[in-house]
Amino acid sequence: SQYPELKGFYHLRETIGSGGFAKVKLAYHALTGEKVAIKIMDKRALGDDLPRVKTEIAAMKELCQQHICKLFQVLETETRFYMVLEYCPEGELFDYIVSKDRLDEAEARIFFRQIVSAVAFIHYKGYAHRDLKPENLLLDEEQNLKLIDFGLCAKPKGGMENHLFTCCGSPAYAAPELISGKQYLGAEADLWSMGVLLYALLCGYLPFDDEKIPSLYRKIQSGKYDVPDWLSPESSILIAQMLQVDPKRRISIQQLINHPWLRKGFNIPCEFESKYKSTLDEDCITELAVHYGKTRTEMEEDVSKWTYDYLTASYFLLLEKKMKGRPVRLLQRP
Ligand SMILES: COc1cccc(Nc2ncc(-c3ccc(C(=O)NCC(=O)Nc4ccccc4)cc3)c(OCC3CCNCC3)n2)c1
Repeated sequence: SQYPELKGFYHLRETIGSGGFAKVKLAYHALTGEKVAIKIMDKRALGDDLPRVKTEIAAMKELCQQHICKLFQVLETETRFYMVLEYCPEGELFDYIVSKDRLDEAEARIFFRQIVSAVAFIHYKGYAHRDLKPENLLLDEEQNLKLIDFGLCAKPKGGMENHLFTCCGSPAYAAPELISGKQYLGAEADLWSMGVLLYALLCGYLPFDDEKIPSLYRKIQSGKYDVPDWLSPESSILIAQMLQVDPKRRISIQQLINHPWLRKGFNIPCEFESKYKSTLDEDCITELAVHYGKTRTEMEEDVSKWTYDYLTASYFLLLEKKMKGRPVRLLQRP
């Protein structure tokens, strides 16, 4: 087969996405039968962008949070990287907004709280995403949002080289300071992109749009956008606080978490701590120990190494099965 390293471990199905140097295929994890997304990257096509994959993998191992798409396994061969990732069965938020034309405030608030939770967690861990847009927000089977970074754009938070031109995707969500080539802080640029996202959720179209890139840039740098009459005063105020051209006047993530618009109907700030437990799940360990003919203690030691090999993937996917109320069973038993 074309991907011999996956044989026996994953059953590959159709391609569900392809970007510059990455192709994503739907697959089944053989031992649990759970669906996964496998991102396949060709080392030659990556060229000197290879270090970005290492950064991405290191970031994903740290970014275990309920609204960030999970990494289960990493495989490296001479010519390829494979990342086995959480599959989101309901697809992109982008398609959901298009299907509904636009969302009402209550539904937009539920989604936006989940976006803020994911971004606050990434910033708390010292990263910035830098490519926040509805195509990078996927829906799981409970209509919860999972943030992904399809284009390898996430970077440590400090000022970074302006890579937008190498990064894929339209600049419609990019902050003014980012597109004017100035030094900028990734975290501040993320807040602007979230403002564009919230506008897209509530309006069903973009605040700054134009077929020609130069006039799109002028609109973004003007910071002027249309406020449709269906937007409530509170929504327009929050959007205005995020779409501040001057990054120093822009709302911060700490202020956003506690913002009255986000608290409406919830009365609690956005929680962004990870809901993943640090202790190992006994049922999953037992099932794995039986399968591999090891004692529970041996299996706990092996899983605790978090080598992101097939065992790590099998543990995480068994845990997913349990969290979804499915039997904690591996499909093949000795
Ligand atoms: C219903 O049919 C459908 C229809 C469409 C999709 C699905 N499902 C479905 N599930 C899972 C994926 C996926 C997950 C993670 C990554 C990734 O690259 N992670 C790396 C990552 O997230 N780093 C990172 C995150 C946060 C901070 C720092 C680093 C890549 C792809 C997917 O892809 C399809 C593409 C298509 C083009 N637009 C983007 C999604 N699609 C299902």
